[in-house]
Amino acid sequence: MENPVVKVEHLYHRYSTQWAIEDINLEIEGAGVVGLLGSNGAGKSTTMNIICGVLKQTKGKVYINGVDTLKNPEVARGYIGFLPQKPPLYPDLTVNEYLNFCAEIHWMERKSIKAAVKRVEERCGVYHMKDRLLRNLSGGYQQRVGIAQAILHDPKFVVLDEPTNGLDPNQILEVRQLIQNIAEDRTVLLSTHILSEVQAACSSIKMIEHGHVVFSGTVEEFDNYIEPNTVYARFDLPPTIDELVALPGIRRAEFSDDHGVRLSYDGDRDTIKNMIRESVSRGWEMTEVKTEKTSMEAIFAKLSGK
Ligand SMILES: Nc1ncnc2c1ncn2[C@@H]1O[C@H](COP(=O)(O)OP(=O)(O)OP(=O)(O)O)[C@@H](O)[C@H]1O
Repeated sequence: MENPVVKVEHLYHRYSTQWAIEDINLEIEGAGVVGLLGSNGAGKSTTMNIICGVLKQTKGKVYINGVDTLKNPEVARGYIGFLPQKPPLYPDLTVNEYLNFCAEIHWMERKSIKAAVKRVEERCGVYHMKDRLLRNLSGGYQQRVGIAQAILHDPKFVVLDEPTNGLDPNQILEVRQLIQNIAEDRTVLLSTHILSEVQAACSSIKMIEHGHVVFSGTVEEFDNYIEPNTVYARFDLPPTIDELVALPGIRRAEFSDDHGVRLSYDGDRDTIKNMIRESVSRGWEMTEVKTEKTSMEAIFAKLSGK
């Protein structure tokens, strides 16, 4: 059986006296974008730095493609591309010079470098900028170059730390598209604390809070993690708020316009079925009822215990 791209087992890290992460267990397989979510100080960077071999764990194991990062760090690192939050760009180099320099740092074979640099420049849409100084590129193009250096040695696994941070809305869309593109044939772990980013770009989520994994699943599972317990209902002949809250299981009700009511209920589907029956028998003429999804922000707050 093929090894997972990343396997993290019982990972702990302590900075002086404080545990930053405790008993992190993760397994990531297949191509696509995995979002690593968590609020500030949750332990994302610590986990990513250990996975990428930049920081040595206090205890626990990390395997990249089955290779133990402590036993064979060079081999493991060869499978990883990393774009830290602050891209390590040298402003006085041109795009071409910089990528050639990165290829040497990756110990790429000399004869393969020219073609590899051209390949990533084209893939990341910076080929036409190849002779420009990095200092003269926009933030979006600098980030593209950062992504280009991360995939230069064609790694199976790429880690991007908050890659759209500080970009304008158009640049964000372009960089997201690029991330989706490079994730077609590799696994991308994207760290962010922006929930809309996860919705837009990721297929699955790992969430870390207080140094522990608190969620692991698909975006849809994350979205539905908390039972939606708000419904919106429209009536042609609406009842009063008192009539609605007198129904079993309805906790709160308020008009959002003349005919529409937002209701908070106990989460039991029978409560809604009963309200529909009451509407028919009392002639409220319900024309619409729909469950309102819990917002990602609410889920995030619930999972992070805030
Ligand atoms: N070098 C360090 N020395 C001491 N404590 C640290 C160090 N780096 C991080 N920490 C602490 O470890 C915990 C986890 O930090 P980490 O940077 O991994 O979180 P994060 O989720 O990446 O947060 P952010 O999004 O703010 O970067 C925090 O409590 C942080 O204060």
